[in-house]
Amino acid sequence: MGNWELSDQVNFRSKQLLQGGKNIVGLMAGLNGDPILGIDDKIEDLHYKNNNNSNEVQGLNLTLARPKSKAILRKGILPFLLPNQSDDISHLALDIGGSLIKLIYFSRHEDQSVEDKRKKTVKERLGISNGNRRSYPVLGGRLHFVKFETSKLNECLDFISSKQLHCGRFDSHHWNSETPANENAVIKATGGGAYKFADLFKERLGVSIEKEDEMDCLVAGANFLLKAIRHEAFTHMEGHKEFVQIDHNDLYPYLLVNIGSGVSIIKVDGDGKFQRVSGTNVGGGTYWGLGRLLTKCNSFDELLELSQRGDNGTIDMLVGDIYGGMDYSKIGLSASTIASSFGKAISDKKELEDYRPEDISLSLLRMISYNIGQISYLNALRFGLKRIFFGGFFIRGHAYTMDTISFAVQFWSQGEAQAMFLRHEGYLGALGAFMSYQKHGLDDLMVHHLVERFPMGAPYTGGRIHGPPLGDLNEKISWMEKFVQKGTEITAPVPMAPPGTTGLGGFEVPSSRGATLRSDASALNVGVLHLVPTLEVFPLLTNPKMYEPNTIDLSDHKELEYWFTILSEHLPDLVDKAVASEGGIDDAKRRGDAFARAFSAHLARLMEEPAAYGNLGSANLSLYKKLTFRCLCTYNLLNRLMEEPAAYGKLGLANLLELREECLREFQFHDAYRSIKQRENEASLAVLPDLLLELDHMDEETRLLTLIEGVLAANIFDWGSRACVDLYHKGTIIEIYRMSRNKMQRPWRANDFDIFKERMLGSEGKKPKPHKRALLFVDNSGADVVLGMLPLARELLRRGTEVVLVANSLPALNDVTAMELPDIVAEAAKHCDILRRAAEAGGLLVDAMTNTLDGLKGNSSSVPLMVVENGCGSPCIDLRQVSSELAAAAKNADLVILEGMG
Ligand SMILES: Nc1ncnc2c1ncn2[C@@H]1O[C@H](COP(=O)(O)OP(=O)(O)O)[C@@H](O)[C@H]1O
Ligand SMILES: CC(C)(COP(=O)(O)O)[C@@H](O)C(=O)NCCC(=O)O
Ligand SMILES: [Mn+2]
Repeated sequence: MGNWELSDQVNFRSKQLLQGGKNIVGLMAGLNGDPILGIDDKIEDLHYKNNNNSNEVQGLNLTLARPKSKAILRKGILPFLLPNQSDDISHLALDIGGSLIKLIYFSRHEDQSVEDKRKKTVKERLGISNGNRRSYPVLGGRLHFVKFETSKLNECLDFISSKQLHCGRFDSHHWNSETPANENAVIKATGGGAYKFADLFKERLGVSIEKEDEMDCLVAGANFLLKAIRHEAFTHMEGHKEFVQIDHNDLYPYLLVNIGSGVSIIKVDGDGKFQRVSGTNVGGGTYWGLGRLLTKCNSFDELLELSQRGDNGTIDMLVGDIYGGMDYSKIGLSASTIASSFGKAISDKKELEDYRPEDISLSLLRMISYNIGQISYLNALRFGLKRIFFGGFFIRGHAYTMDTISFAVQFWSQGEAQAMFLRHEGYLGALGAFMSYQKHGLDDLMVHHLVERFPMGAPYTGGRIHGPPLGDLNEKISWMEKFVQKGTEITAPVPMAPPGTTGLGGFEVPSSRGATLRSDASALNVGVLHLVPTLEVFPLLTNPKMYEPNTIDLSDHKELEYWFTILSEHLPDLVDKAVASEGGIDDAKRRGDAFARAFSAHLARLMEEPAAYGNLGSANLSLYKKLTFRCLCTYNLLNRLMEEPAAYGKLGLANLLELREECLREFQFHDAYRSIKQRENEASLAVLPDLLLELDHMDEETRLLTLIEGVLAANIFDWGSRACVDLYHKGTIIEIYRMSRNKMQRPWRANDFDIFKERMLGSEGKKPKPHKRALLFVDNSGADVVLGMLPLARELLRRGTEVVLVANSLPALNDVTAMELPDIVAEAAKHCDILRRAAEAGGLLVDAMTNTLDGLKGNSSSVPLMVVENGCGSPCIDLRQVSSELAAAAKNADLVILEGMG
């Protein structure tokens, strides 16, 4: 037990920091960024030292439940981690516009990767220079996107304050949450409000606003998004959304049209190279302001919702109204084209009350969207630009708005120019402000460093803030419980009906199949962005640009139906397993319930509008076998989906499966299949010696074929697979395995065994050189890895090939993880000299085998067997985003064996 007293020189930046009181769970860092106390440190006692004549606290006494020698206390200003923060939140930037405040903040995960001795040895063997995080300019963590109405600035300030977002900081060189904030803390902000509200920020939060130019920020944000986020941009024509893959080398020049309160039109020629070429005062503020006056609506969303039931023909003067129902075809105008917005109101003897608010809203929306589209086109024409990207929250992911703008651009340019929209539409300025903290940090990030995730609340709120921020797990669960009713609301379909065009120059009114607008459609297009600077593109991909991890397109309704049914049906079973994995206690049941609600909400939301989740690619065939689950029906939802046109873009199963794993993790189910995996590993390890004996009695050629058949056979041991579960009732693992192996007779669908055999064994008496290094991607636990892949690894090792076993970083279904694998190998090595020597040479046995290894140390002539993590936490691997360890290991590999993992 140690007892320290901090120096009197310790300062506290904000009185709010003290509110943590005894509940403070950790002090993160000292002056030099050295950790002082971790969140795991138990505070036995704490009290503040006050200056007699002021309330200002000057120091504190701490008693910690750990030895003094472990900690160094330094003088410094200590950023606190309050109990309601689950993360160490490090930074924040704002865009305070005429209508909305956009806030982006970064939270850093505690680094959970355990650098044990084993992992270090493997890294050394692979020649990875201590994969040091500090060599990356940006720390891993998450970017969150939040918005508030500017008129409710106080809510925003409360949010910042409750999450203590203004405490972490960048220093001049590093993005470093461990650097203490100083008394002159600054927040980067852009937009007019950065000027208007600077004093208020100083007063309320004690921070200064560092102003960043709005246009600079818009451009920086747009460039970043277009380069770093996969499928950021999409087209939207006649109700059909399609993601566009932007070629980074062919991005400039383009026209950026930001539709906020007003509209800025910017020609972008490169990073930081741009010119604001035009603008218009008829923008989002105009629609919302004028719309409110004319319809008495209380919110923007209400106004937009009204438009969906509107018929603008009652107010707008159409060409047909002027031409007696006829087209004016000579100049290309159909009778239904709007000749004059609101034009009918001049001749009618009607007052405002005589018009339906629905019609007024639609008329206004069309007038403004069309006008902006037209001005944008004219500017594109002026500078010969073909691509126009639209941003700003006026768009709000609203199908009809986008269709109208697209139509205008298409119509006036006669198809020459194209309107594109951005998923993070409203956050361009805020992102730019965020990036301005450090010019060589965020903007160096590339697509493969970013992983997009949709947190549990997304289907309900679309990422909007309702009430105080959710802090701990318990709050999350309560929130799920509270919102369970809301869950039914989200199944209401979003009106996405394509407006039919009527020949030249006009639309019909949007058909109104749904009456309500989802709480916030646009925000759901924005997940939380995980920054993972250690991820890399797998270096052996021949053509990363062409690589597509998903193999089946779910826009095929049959596929879609199949997968949604499977996932919904499996949910109760998964919850049972998850709860059991945590000992079945009440707390686990409650979490299980909340997980089920959250994931069902995601499923329901996805079925409504798959494209809401951005690009979800397509599904994966190998998962058919993986997910043959029990029945429970969600046909009502499916039926609705079947009714909707395939206008929602693509939907991918791999991403959906990952979302499910993430959702489990969110409710702290870190490994639902833990005990199942253990049981199967043990059962398989028990029969491994028999199998190895059998193999060793075969001649080389038979053995090689048997090994490959064995890999195929063992891959059926796949949890969740109905067939697999049934099999378990029919015999022991080794019996099932042998039986399955016998069924794996050639010819196979892909049947290149002879080529492989020749490469391995040679022909006409010539012995080929063994492979230098083989990467073996392993799948599942139990028989799959132990009876399938390990014997194959052993065969390669026997031939003098280095073997790297590649496994998942995080648990997903019953997939073995890189953390679990060394123990399995160690156990297997007890029965096999080849594996033992190789595992020892590879540094895998450092602590697992110390007893059995006595006397066997130091056989340096063995080729090593190693384990690396793949960087993935999903049942399907995406080779565009793998761990840096795997990327390093791949560089010397001349054989890659992929088994399972999609
Ligand atoms: N919830 C909302 N409240 C107010 N306006 C909204 C909302 N959602 C979308 N909008 C539209 O977005 C516009 C603001 O867009 P934004 O890009 O944030 O501009 P600004 O920077 O001027 O605030 C509003 O004028 C309105 O047309
Ligand atoms: C003044 C502004 C840059 C402010 O940005 P906003 O808050 O609208 O996002 C913008 O409203 C604008 O470009 N207005 C159009 C002014 C014009 O060029 O006519
Ligand atoms: Mn703005």
